[in-house]
Amino acid sequence: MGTKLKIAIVGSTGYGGVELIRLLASHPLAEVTSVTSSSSAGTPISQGFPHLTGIREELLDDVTPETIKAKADVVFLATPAGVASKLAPQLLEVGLKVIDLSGDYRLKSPGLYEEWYKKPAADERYLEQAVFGLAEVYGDNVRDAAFISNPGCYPTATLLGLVPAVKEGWIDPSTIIIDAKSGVSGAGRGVSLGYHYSEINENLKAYKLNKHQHVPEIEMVLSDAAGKPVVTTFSTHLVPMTRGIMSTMYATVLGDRSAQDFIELYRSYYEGRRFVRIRPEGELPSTKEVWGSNYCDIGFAVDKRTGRITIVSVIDNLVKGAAGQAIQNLNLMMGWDETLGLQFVPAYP
Ligand SMILES: NC(=O)C1=CN([C@@H]2O[C@H](COP(=O)(O)OP(=O)(O)OC[C@H]3O[C@@H](n4cnc5c(N)ncnc54)[C@H](OP(=O)(O)O)[C@@H]3O)[C@@H](O)[C@H]2O)C=CC1
Ligand SMILES: CC(=O)N[C@@H](CCC(=O)OP(=O)(O)O)C(=O)O
Repeated sequence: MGTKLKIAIVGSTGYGGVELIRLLASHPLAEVTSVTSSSSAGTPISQGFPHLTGIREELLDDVTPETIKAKADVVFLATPAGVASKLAPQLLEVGLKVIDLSGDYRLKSPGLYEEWYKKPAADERYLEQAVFGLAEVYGDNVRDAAFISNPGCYPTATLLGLVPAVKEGWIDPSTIIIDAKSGVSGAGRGVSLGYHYSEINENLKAYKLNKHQHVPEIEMVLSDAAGKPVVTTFSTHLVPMTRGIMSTMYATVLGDRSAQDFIELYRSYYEGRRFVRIRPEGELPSTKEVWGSNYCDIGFAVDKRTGRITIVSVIDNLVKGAAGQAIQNLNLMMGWDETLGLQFVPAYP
């Protein structure tokens, strides 16, 4: 116990934070030593989360940099947009390493953040320091970083499904359309009318069309992969399930390429990366096949008639889309095997 890396979680009473608690409970080299709350410090975490009874009974700490520094080496921020922009610099200044799960440090342009998030951007000096941790694409940058910005849930599923084809010039980036669907836990634990059971159950809703805050994040990485500016159509939908994201992506294929060609390209791009599984020809993944796990599963269908490819990519939004990828980034940051503490099988059915 004593030699493990000490971890603090800010936002531990939210869905991302409590998922970090669940996953870190079985990490061989890291342990959670402080769970904090800005609204209920001094009460036991198991009070709000009875599933933690007998596992984590300690009282929630205040969100104070000095208190956190006294107990931990690394801090995960699982807080709403607009919190890390102020808090992360204070935590870095006291010598903590920081992994931020929010969108506050993903976009390097403050103007772009303010346009899409409608909030004041973080200080540019810290924006420059934060490494964008899309682990299978930018993992080399994460090694030895002190400050990581974890990607969004939708961008993770979407970009893992698009980057190899865009990078190789096998699809025309100007034709990409992304049709994405998420379970309700993607919206966090806070309650509002739009997430009420009777509004969600037996319903399928499109939302934030052409306004979603993940549009510039997706375009940032696609532009990097294409080597030129890329703009995309990205449509999001709420599905009556708790966990899971499916991104279905359409694009025009450049050259004469079959689904099998794409499968081989992706298997080669992700070679050695345990958390991306490329499905064999004719097999498309579903969200239940990655539920509760850190996997991203990807399948392909090429339509010779239209010249278009359909790419289907699925993740669990709380694991690969949030807490799992954040721990994968912790592993990379520490120079450990990226799979440590994440080697569990999806819960099925
Ligand atoms: N849910 C998901 O699938 C994903 C979420 N994310 C991102 O991760 C972050 C957390 O999301 P999620 O867990 O769903 O959100 P939740 O709303 O479930 O939880 C957020 C937590 O942040 C804490 N908080 C709120 N304000 C402050 C503050 N001023 N200072 C410190 N803590 C504060 C609250 O706890 P308390 O009141 O106890 O302090 C709250 O429980 C968000 O930025 C989200 O966009 C990213 C990928 C996927
Ligand atoms: C279902 C649902 O509402 N999902 C949220 C995902 C929010 C999120 O994860 O936001 P950041 O990655 O920007 O922090 C949404 O669409 O806004």
